[in-house]
Amino acid sequence: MSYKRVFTIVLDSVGNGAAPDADKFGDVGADTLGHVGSHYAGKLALPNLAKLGLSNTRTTPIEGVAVAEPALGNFGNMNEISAGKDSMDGHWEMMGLPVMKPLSTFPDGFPAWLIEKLETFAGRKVIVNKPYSGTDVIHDYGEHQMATGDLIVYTSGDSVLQIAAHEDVIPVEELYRICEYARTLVNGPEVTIGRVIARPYVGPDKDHFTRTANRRDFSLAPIGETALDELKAAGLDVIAVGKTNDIFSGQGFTQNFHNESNMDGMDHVMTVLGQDFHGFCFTNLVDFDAMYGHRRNPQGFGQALMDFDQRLGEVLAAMKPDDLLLITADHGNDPGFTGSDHTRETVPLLAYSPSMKETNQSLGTRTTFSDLGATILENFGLTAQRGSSFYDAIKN
Ligand SMILES: O=P(O)(O)O[C@H]1O[C@H](CO)[C@@H](O)[C@H]1O
Ligand SMILES: [Mn+2]
Ligand SMILES: [Mn+2]
Repeated sequence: MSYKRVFTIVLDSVGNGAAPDADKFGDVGADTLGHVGSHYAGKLALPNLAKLGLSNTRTTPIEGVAVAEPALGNFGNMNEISAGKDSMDGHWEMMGLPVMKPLSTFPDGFPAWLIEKLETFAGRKVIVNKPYSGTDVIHDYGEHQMATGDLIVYTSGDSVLQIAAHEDVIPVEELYRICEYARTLVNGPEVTIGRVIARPYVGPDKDHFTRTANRRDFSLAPIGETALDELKAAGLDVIAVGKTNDIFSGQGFTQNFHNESNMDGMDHVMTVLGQDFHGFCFTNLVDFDAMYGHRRNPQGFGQALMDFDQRLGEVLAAMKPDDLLLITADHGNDPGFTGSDHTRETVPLLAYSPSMKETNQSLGTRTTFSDLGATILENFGLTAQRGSSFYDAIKN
């Protein structure tokens, strides 16, 4: 019998060691989970992830996370074939749509024509216009923005155009309108940017600015059909929790929950678990990435994993026999690595259901994230355009 409800939780940026092609990205030696384990001061306790086999996925276990003997579910890894190592590439590839052509990046800032158009539309001057850390940029330019109303535009190693705006100076709705306009300028063919991201923040001065949960991602619309579209067309429920909805421009979803934080996201997962539905719930928990990975903060990263693990215990207890849970990540963001960008990593894959026939099996290292979507489609009797399903190994 197939699973009635499939839950995928993407732990944003929780990589499991340098990918085979990490050299092409300057990421040899990156290992998000390994370095969180070795840099965390104190004891990293992840009992639920451990039970599912998190350390079983590795040749060297994560410090503090015992190898489960036996694991409650099935475990493995996945490699990415997309050209980039951003959230969009990762999630799209999971849903059968890898991004094979690199999207535009701007190590020297955005071109003058784009900036001019933005300034004209917004009636505001653009400042910064270069790669920057999002927390540093508001620290360094936020007070200037408060005094002038200028737009803080910045980027990173990813294909992103980010606009930071103090909520009292540029109201969130205005910021969203500017981002929507920016989106129309970067849909290709000349310039194709993965995401325009609104980055609102609040606070009285540079030492007290904090970014708010009003962040919004305006993604490129999927350039083809995804597994989500197929599921929806088949009449199934397709539920987004967190930024998955933004990442697919809402395409393929039938219901959507916006997350304020990882814990809020887990509240939503529990709400969805309490709903009677038939289909797929696709959750992203972004705090690991935004608050700790890019900030190179292994302590915070470890704490966030522990907080997640605790809530995972509630999920496991609430799951029904015909529920399937798949836990994975979309890329790495090693807090023990140089720089402040994502890292090209293999990602962990944990599959669990209370009714799984075979447990403690290795699912191996999948050659594309699309194997995840292929598995979900096969579960619902649908055919994948891409990826090889591991449904046979995990069916109930
Ligand atoms: O430094 P902040 O603003 O968190 O931005 C980071 O967040 C973006 C999306 O994950 C990345 O491309 C990186 O630029
Ligand atoms: Mn991500
Ligand atoms: Mn990120």
